[in-house]
Amino acid sequence: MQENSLFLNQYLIESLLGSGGFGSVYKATHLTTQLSYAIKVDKKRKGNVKQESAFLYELQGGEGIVKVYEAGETEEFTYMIMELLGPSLSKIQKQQGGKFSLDTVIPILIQSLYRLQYIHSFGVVHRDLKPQQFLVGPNNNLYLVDYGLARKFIVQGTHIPYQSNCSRAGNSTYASLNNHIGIHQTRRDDIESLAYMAVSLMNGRLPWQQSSRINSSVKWNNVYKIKSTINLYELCQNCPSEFVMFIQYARALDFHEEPDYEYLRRLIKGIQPLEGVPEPMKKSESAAKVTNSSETAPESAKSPDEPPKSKKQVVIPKSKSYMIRRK
Ligand SMILES: Nc1ncnc2c1ncn2[C@@H]1O[C@H](COP(=O)(O)OP(=O)(O)OP(=O)(O)O)[C@@H](O)[C@H]1O
Repeated sequence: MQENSLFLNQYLIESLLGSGGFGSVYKATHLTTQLSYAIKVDKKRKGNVKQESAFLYELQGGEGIVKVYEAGETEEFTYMIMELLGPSLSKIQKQQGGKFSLDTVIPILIQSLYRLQYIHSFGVVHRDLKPQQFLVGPNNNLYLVDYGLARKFIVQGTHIPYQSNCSRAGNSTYASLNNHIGIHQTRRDDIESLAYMAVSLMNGRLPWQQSSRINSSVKWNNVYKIKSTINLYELCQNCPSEFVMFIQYARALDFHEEPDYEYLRRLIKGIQPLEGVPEPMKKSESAAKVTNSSETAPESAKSPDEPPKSKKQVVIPKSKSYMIRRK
């Protein structure tokens, strides 16, 4: 769509907010009300935006779920008119020199776990988590967007059966190991992707990150080689040891298993400040401030303070030198 063109005779297209594999998102103003909106269009009419709006209609009303006002089709596009949100974590991260402090990452992870718990409670897995999909919205809340690759893992009340030989979906950088090897994605894969996101928010990048934008099979294979063999302490350098536990926990989840979101939130909340982060730098990140609120959690999230299932408990060797903490 062209800037300054009219969409549906009602919305003035102002600028492109972002585009990706499934569509383009524009900032637009409604001519009568002068209110701003985000409009996602799927030019090729592959049906992704239509499917995404169906997922979003189901998820409406949840904290951190973008409001959808209208979805439909024109001769050229399938479209969805949404609430206009702020910048993505990846954009803020770039603006701030490429890395977030622990003070910023902790509330991001806690809120992200609530988002995943919420969408999973509707039987939906996102399957394409990355910092670009988390947008800052009203009250500094984190919104999880882009359900173009989302799928149901509960169908007619039953968890889908284990399935291998599936095509890989999402992005190779944050993909779970099981996604790499073609196992159908379920809740555990979103959790593993979030764990890799935690490391990349802290360190600015992941060791297997490739500059090529092409999502080729060679790229997926190269990423897998590193991801599946790297020592987790090496991967989580400069991060708290809890990040290692987070990844280990995610990788140990079973195909059908419901993640213990509350255990993960407690793990993250329990992180002590890392040594050597200057206070002024932390304060300068206020633009990326995401509230660490005990926002409304779904009932199922409010589980008692039970320990994680014992088989999942991970013992981290205490001698690792980079587990630096403020005394
Ligand atoms: N409601 C919104 N308000 C403001 N910006 C938005 C909104 N929705 C999406 N965007 C912006 O547009 C970008 C692309 O949106 P989205 O991820 O939904 O499209 P996509 O084509 O599926 O992208 P990709 O293929 O990269 O995942 C987002 O990263 C974000 O910057």
